[in-house]
Amino acid sequence: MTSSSPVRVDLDGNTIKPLTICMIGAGGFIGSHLCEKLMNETNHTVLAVDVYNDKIKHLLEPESVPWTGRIQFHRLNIKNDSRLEGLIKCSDLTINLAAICTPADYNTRPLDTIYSNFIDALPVVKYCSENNKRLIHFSTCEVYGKTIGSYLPKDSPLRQDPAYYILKEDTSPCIFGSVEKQRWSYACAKQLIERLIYAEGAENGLEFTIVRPFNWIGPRMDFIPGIDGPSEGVPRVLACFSNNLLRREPLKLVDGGESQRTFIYIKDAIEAVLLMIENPARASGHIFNVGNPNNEVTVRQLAEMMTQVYSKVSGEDSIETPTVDVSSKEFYGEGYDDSDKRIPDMTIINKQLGWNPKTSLWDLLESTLTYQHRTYAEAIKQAIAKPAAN
Ligand SMILES: NC(=O)c1ccc[n+]([C@@H]2O[C@H](COP(=O)([O-])OP(=O)(O)OC[C@H]3O[C@@H](n4cnc5c(N)ncnc54)[C@H](O)[C@@H]3O)[C@@H](O)[C@H]2O)c1
Ligand SMILES: O=c1ccn([C@@H]2O[C@H](COP(=O)(O)OP(=O)(O)O[C@H]3OC[C@](O)(CO)[C@H]3O)[C@@H](O)[C@H]2O)c(=O)[nH]1
Repeated sequence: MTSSSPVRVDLDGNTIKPLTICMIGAGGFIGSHLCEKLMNETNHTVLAVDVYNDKIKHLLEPESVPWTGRIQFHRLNIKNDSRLEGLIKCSDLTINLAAICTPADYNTRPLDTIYSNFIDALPVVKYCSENNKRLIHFSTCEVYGKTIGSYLPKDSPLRQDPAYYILKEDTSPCIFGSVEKQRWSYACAKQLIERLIYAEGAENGLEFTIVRPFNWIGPRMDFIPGIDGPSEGVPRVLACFSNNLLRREPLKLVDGGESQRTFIYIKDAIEAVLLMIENPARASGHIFNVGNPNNEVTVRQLAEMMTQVYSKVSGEDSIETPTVDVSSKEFYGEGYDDSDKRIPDMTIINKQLGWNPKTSLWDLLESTLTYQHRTYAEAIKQAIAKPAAN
């Protein structure tokens, strides 16, 4: 579809008017996929705000693309730029994705993490509320923290009862570790901004939607250390394991790789966000889990599956010792802690938006690792060969 695309209708059959969307953090992983979707399939205009634009360059550069004029990049840091209010004022909707959201930062840069996820988001909420603009704010599944079940004895049969581990937006408690466990600086900051947004809705009528993503993964997630990011950087698990596979190194399993996650393909998740954008009457005032409850694995199982899939897409045999155990202190430093298990309850998003994820873990890893191999394998070979040549 292009700018001459057919009229779009919402879930209730009403015509959707083209919107101007101020998307903060548009240059990141989720932002880049959302921009792509909005350009390819809708007539909405995006004011893309970020400090970087590498991941959306393909949408900005060509002069002849059908969406020319519907996406503008504004390079600004929302910490200290007076242009932000003007951009929010001239938009119908603001989507805030900007954040420090990499676990390696939560316990090593807790101040930056808290500022980024709470303080820097405050003006965005304030400008939306004061100017009667709709806000879609990206929170996280980490606000649930640990499951109730994790506090039961290891052999308790109650651990098998979904009531003790399924995460529900309106009933599950938020269970964080002690303050010394600075891992929770991120979750705590995200929880407080959720509460502030909710209170702005209750007291001042702010029209809001809060999204809690459950491990969205796919192409363009984070960076490959030493190739398009710092050599010593620690990205999220998909990029860590991709980097190990590309370099033919063992995948590092933190604390035995026993934690469990549900992974969702970015393209499935973006469908849910588009439904929120285009169905304000159904999405406003709600907090939505967005994840795939059918794609649960332990991190060890994820490592095994990624090893098999990478072997298939690269045509290379896997190495003799595909995984190695590391302690969380060694890998992330003092103050790391972990969420034990994350399965989203889907009742609210099913009821309000009729949305369900589609892609299996194997399929999403196959398309993502095909992308990683095509994008990075040659650069890694050259980077590895260089020191030997010198
Ligand atoms: N990817 C996931 O699975 C996931 C899970 C839970 C929550 N989230 C939330 O979704 C949002 C987006 O996540 P992502 O995975 O795309 O992360 P990302 O790091 O790829 O994207 C965040 C973007 O925000 C930008 N940004 C940060 N601070 C900024 C500032 N002060 N001014 C301007 N731009 C700034 C960054 O440059 C980056 O491009 C975050 O709020 C994150 O907490 C994501
Ligand atoms: O090399 C590695 C890297 C990580 N692990 C372990 O994998 C689990 C998942 O890690 P990761 O994807 O990096 O992050 P989390 O799921 O813990 O947290 C994210 O979830 C959502 C979000 O809010 C934003 O993306 C973020 O906080 C974990 O158990 C690591 O210890 C590994 O074993 N080896």
